[in-house]
Amino acid sequence: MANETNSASSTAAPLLQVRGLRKAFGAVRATDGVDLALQKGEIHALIGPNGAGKSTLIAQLCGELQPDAGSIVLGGEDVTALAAFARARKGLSRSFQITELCPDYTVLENVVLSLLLTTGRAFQAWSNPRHDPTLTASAARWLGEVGLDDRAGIHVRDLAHGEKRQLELAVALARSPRLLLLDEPMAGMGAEESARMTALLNGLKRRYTILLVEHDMDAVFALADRITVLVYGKTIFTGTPDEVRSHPEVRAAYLGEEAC
Ligand SMILES: Nc1ncnc2c1ncn2[C@@H]1O[C@H](COP(=O)(O)OP(=O)(O)OP(=O)(O)O)[C@@H](O)[C@H]1O
Repeated sequence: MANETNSASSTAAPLLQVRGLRKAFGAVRATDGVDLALQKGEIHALIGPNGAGKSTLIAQLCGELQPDAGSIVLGGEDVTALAAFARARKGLSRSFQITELCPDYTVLENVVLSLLLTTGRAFQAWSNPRHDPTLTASAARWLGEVGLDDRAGIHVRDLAHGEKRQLELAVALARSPRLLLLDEPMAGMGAEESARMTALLNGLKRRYTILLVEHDMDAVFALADRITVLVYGKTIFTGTPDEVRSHPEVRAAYLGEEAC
């Protein structure tokens, strides 16, 4: 299948430019020459069937996996050889790994911890973060952004699944990311929780640049400015939701008639 890019894509220098990214696991080419460009302020969804290479691509973008070949350029700087923590410092923030949350700390404390780690002050100040009014006020603002202001004092272990995901978003936002990698934010959610997360992400539109990997097609088509379709490790099409919906190869490869 041909690799295409629609004519609607901006001519401005992209915030993220991925070229020819490859990663093989033995004989499996998980990413097989992936090209991807994200414009500042867009929500760009990455979709594809199970095993298409989405998680492998995200892992390469955030530095958890070193690619076999290809390049990753963020804001004009080649970050391909940088370790994950160095990329995070440059504003590449991955979210939706529930393991990152501290279950025995409160909701507010988890965001305070994220702020401390971002500023490099963790070891000086973490002993009693409640007493730092600047940090707690800032953390409270991030909780407001994700609709968790009334849960600030609750321990994370007592949150519902959807609330944990909202908190993960607050933790990621507190790092002031230039590019937010959202890995299946709706995973494990019911319809109501998904709708709430979709509304939250919609509220971030234009203020953040987001790469969204998600199987929930209602959410993808509601949120994305552009969508890239990955099949067998290759990007087969990038376009607007309408263009993706009507693209015959995409329909055949992934969406199926019910999504179109
Ligand atoms: N660590 C690994 N070792 C061996 N094979 C792997 C490894 N990680 C991924 N793969 C293989 O690479 C291919 C791409 O997997 P990947 O998890 O990136 O796909 P995906 O699009 O994220 O799938 P899903 O939607 O099911 O999460 C699959 O064939 C998978 O089995």
